[in-house]
Amino acid sequence: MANIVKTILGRSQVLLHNPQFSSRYYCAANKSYEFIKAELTGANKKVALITLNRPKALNALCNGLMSELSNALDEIEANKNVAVVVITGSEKAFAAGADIKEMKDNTFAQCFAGNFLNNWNRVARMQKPVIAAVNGYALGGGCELAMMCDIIYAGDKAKFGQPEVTIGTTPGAGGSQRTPRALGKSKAMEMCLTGNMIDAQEAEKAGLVSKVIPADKLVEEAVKLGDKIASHSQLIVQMIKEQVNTAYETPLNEGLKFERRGFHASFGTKDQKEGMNAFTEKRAPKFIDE
Ligand SMILES: CCC/C=C/C(=O)SCCNC(=O)CCNC(=O)[C@H](O)C(C)(C)COP(=O)([O-])OP(=O)([O-])OC[C@H]1O[C@@H](n2cnc3c(N)ncnc32)[C@H](O)[C@@H]1OP(=O)([O-])[O-]
Repeated sequence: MANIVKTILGRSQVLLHNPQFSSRYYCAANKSYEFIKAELTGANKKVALITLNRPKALNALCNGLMSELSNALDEIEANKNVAVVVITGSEKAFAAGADIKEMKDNTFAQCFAGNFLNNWNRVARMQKPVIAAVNGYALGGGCELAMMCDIIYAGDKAKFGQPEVTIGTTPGAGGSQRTPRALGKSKAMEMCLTGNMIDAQEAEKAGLVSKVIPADKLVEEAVKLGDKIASHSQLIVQMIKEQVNTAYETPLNEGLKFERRGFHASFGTKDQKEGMNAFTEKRAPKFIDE
């Protein structure tokens, strides 16, 4: 009989672990996770930690893994008890890219008709904040997946790269678009045109990652960051995430207008009243995400 070992996603969505299947994780919807692990963690169990779990292939992002990740994120998005997501891999690899062995014989017609990569941007579409905790290799699709997240923390041995050019293809999940925004044109061009990797320290200096942390403390620190974000009003947090993302999509004056409207709208929330009253009453706020 399956034992409940970790609670994820609250109420009806309880993550079960069946000892008969050592690396398989189950949730109540009977979805089996073969390529990822998911658990609720953090001080108040408001942080969903997703671990990419294909160690023999350095977490190469096969279709099965990406589809499990997308399903798990759908559940997390719908669960009011979860405030923040942390995505991590192993100490050796966050993810060494899309699965080359799986896709190598694809034809253009198959890619086009099957809308290959259609579900890859689920991470970028999350309303809840997503933190990437990157140890080891984040290459190709792995680097792209990290860049879809809102904040990247890197272990001190992490390496980032877009090596698609070395295997006769191009970035396909944002590598050529997000690296220039994150690193500037020259460094992005160098990475994408040579396939050379940059290390964690260089990535931090260039602004791709916000903090470099000793590898064995990385996930703990990312979860602490998640806890800090989860301590605020989730309604307001998600509005701010939308505002910051708007900076990438619009000219400055449009972005500023969007931000101003968000600020105005915050005065229609109970959490704004609570936050400002708590400040004047010199007490900690109790947010209700409304
Ligand atoms: C999505 C949009 C577009 C994106 C495109 C891409 O991402 S293109 C991809 C861009 N990424 C790249 O081009 C990076 C490709 N990877 C590498 O260059 C090297 O693996 C390494 C430098 C990361 C580590 O070297 P190392 O000597 O420490 O380790 P090792 O090499 O011995 O690997 C261990 C096992 O993992 C396997 N495996 C690893 N990666 C993949 C993969 N992507 N796929 C499948 N399998 C992969 C590897 O075959 C081996 O399995 P085996 O043979 O034992 O059954």
